[in-house]
Amino acid sequence: MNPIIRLEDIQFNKKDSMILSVPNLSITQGEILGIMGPNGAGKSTLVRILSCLQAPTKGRIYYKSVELPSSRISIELRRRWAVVLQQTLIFDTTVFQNVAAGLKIRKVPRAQIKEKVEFWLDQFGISHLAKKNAHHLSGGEAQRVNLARALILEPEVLYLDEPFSALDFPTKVKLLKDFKSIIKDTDTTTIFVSHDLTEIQFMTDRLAILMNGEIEQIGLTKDVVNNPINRSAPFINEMSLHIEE
Ligand SMILES: Nc1ncnc2c1ncn2[C@@H]1O[C@H](COP(=O)(O)OP(=O)(O)OP(=O)(O)O)[C@@H](O)[C@H]1O
Repeated sequence: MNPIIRLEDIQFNKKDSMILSVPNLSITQGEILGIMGPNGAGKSTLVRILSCLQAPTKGRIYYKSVELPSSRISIELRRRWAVVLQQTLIFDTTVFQNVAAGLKIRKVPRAQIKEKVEFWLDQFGISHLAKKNAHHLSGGEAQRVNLARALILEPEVLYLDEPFSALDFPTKVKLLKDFKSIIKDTDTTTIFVSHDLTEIQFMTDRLAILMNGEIEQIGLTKDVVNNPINRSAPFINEMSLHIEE
């Protein structure tokens, strides 16, 4: 099967230092790929390059076998993916209007917006909050709004950069379960950056360990976690220790 996204000879340098070097990375339609690594390893840079928020210094990105231009990605193409970050970007209006925002920009008819917003509020268990001002939500509720707002756009690819890290454990567990079943049901290709091994093991099909700007190891999540190699071994062991403590 052709990958939905493929990186070839990607490098990102700043001044004379190499921030990221990825000779090859393919992501398959519908998979959830986890990215883990120490602080400063280049995870966010990789996500920014994959989602075309950052142009690489060199290299090529293919989306469904078509090479993306190095600058000026069309709006139509950008609209095929969505990015969710740790900080929730909530507008000072109701939950309903927050979730509807992207559809309004796309000039979707009102009746359809209503139907879709109601569906996604229900999916994320926040229908009862529809009329509430989104600035008055808890962190977990706000992150549900953020995710509903991304998924309502039916993105082909979803980029998540530590979206759950600010949530307490019970809130996180409930949201992870709901969220995983939604992205599997919708077959949304997902790239998921996290520092949390529990999140990664629960959510992802494959895992890439990024160290000093390079992919040290990539494979099925359970294989990477159970058999870390070279420089990823001390990192994974340290992350596992945190869980057992
Ligand atoms: N535009 C830039 N200019 C200069 N340095 C940069 C730039 N973008 C990233 N860096 C540097 O590249 C390295 C990787 O940054 P990045 O944010 O991708 O790491 P990360 O793995 O996401 O880290 P963290 O886990 O702390 O969020 C860091 O040392 C950062 O300071």
